[in-house]
Amino acid sequence: MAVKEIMDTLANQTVANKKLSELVKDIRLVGNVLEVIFMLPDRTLESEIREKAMQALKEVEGIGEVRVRFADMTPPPQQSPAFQRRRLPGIKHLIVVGSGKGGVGKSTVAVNLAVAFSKLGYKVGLLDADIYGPSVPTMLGIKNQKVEVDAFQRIIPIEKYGMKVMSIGFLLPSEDTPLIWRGPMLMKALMQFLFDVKWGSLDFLVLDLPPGTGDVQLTLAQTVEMDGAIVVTTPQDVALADVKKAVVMFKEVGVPVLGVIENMAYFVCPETGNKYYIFGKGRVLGFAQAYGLNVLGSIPIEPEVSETSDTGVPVVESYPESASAKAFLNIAKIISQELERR
Ligand SMILES: Nc1ncnc2c1ncn2[C@@H]1O[C@H](COP(=O)(O)OP(=O)(O)OP(=O)(O)O)[C@@H](O)[C@H]1O
Repeated sequence: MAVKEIMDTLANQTVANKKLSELVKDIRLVGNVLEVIFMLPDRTLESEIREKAMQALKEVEGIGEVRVRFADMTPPPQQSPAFQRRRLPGIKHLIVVGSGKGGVGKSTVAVNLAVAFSKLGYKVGLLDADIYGPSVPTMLGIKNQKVEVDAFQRIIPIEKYGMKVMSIGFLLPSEDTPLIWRGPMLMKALMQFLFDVKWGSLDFLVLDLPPGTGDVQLTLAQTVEMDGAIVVTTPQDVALADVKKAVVMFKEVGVPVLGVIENMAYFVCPETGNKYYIFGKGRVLGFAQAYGLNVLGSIPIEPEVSETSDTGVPVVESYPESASAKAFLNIAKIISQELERR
């Protein structure tokens, strides 16, 4: 189908006295998947534009799937002088990995993505900002390590799998020591992890956030300039309900959401090779489409993923031929291409 046909179809639809064709910023067609990016004059019109466009365009012959996205035209939230966002010096791309719910595999994704970036030849740092449940040291097999400071009192990160790694776990006397700090102390520690660690120059710094939409996420987003957020979810309704909140939070604080990663998407029976969508099929895609987001990839449930998290050799490193490792590498490529394009 021709672009003219698409534009004519959109010209027949109006929202707030404007033809939809006048709001089109970009059109991309890959195979039979059509992606239309609209300028959004007013946030309250988002769902009306999406519904009308999707309804009309799916009638056009040759289009298999319609994705509607919006160019973010809203100015970043007003920042008080106390919350001026700072860019981390020497860091090309700072990306955060978040989730709405706990236990959906956020840390697993953060760790494997970081290793995947490193395998692609990038200089990578990984900051475990999940201060109440730091699992990065275990997942990388460095849980008994302690960090040292240099002559200028700058923390020297631990090096593993070619990455620089920092976690609150390196400061606790033992794995079983709970962190009994109040909010302001926590935030001070996190700021130190960002600004007083000798990260050097990095292509990617990956931040594993705590789950949910709490103080840590908000304060970080208000203090540090972030280049993109990735939201991890499983296909269950309970996880999807909360992931919406995470997406809305990132949008509200002006952090671009790079996309959603579907974890525990399916299981392949080793005996028969049959694929089972244990937590449901297509739900994450449906959610992403409704919010104008990309699904960056789907990670299967694989025993190797959890086994290697426990043994400290992430699946991308230990089983590079597994479906999950390949999915992580592919997602890392997609993200790097997207960020390099900007
Ligand atoms: N695709 C997968 N296949 C098999 N096991 C997985 C997969 N993803 C995660 N797991 C396992 O699920 C458990 C939870 O994962 P993880 O700790 O990464 O979740 P989280 O969202 O970071 O949790 P928290 O909210 O506690 O920070 C771990 O044991 C991990 O090994």
